[in-house]
Amino acid sequence: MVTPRRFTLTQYLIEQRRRFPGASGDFNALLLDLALACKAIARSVAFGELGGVLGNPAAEVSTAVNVQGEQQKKLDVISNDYFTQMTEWGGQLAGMASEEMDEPYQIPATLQRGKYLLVFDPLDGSSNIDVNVTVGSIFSVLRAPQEVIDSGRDVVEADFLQPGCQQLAAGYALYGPTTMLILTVGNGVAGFTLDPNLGQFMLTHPDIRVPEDTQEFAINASNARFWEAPVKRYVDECLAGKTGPRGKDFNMRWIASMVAEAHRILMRGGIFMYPRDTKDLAKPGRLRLLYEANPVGFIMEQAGARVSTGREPLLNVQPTALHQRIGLIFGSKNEVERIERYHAEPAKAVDTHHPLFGERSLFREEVAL
Ligand SMILES: O=P(O)(O)OC[C@H]1O[C@](O)(COP(=O)(O)O)[C@@H](O)[C@@H]1O
Ligand SMILES: [Mg+2]
Ligand SMILES: [Mg+2]
Repeated sequence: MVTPRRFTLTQYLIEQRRRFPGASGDFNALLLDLALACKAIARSVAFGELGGVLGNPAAEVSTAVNVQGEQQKKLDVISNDYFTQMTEWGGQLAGMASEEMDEPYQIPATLQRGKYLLVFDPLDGSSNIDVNVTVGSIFSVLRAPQEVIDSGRDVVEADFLQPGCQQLAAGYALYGPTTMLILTVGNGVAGFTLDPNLGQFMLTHPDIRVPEDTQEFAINASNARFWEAPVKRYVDECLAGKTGPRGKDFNMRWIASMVAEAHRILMRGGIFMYPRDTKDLAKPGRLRLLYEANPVGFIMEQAGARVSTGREPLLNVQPTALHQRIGLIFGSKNEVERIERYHAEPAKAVDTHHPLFGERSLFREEVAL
């Protein structure tokens, strides 16, 4: 019996590169360095740095607070260091930006600078670390402006402010029961599983497609009182199940690791919402556009899913700041389109007699919309 051929990540990238006969190999080299960073982070997440980080809540918190005002976990900082250290030396990058760094990261002048920009969330869902729930890393590769490439100058915030449709590659690693790497280079989505014996990401999910329909949604329901009317309406209808306007029951999930929710949706469909809300008017959403929403959005679209702010396709949004937040809705196409339709329709008064919004309701509606 012949064992079926299994491709490594390297072999997959060589195959993809055949589409671009003039390619220098820089792009693939960068993606392999990123994969190496993810392997190193997987090890740190699994075992704890020097065995001392996990299972010891005091050790998990660093003293620093990031630009988002969030307390950094030690593993946030360690993961950020892996990303910068594994990718800065190869000569492919003009600069980087990360959730954990206030300003763009400069490739040291002693090293060669290249033509790509890297943006990343080194550890997504890090509030889950101390309870041993799946976390991940998210990254996006953009082309640096030509003038940056030609001059080799330091990068500035404006260089990174490119809409998601201009991404060249996006991926995430998932540190779950197995470590996986999900990648798009603009030609569909492929999933790789880390073989711990070989230390290699092996191609296990060659062409991931998200089903167009679903009966599963994910949203943080504790924010219900801050949601806008179209989102309230959608969730209301899902919860009403068979007896409601949708005529079918829905299931709900919330992990609080966007990367883990994205993975579930890639594997079996579903819809994820962290919509714009009124919780904090200075923050028009929870998730960060450049290094959370856009890369996951690119992956989703390449897998046939739909990605939106509710009001417009997410990948068309012109960023205005490095750490900008955005309302994000993605997943099974027909459900996302439905929510977009709800946003486009004139505002409807919420039915306060509905069990969800009534006096003794699950989500009490206090503001007439
Ligand atoms: O606590 P909440 O509101 O459920 O937030 C969960 C969201 O926050 C995030 O964890 C933010 O990511 P970070 O851990 O990188 O800050 C998302 O992955 C997730 O969807
Ligand atoms: Mg995150
Ligand atoms: Mg993070």
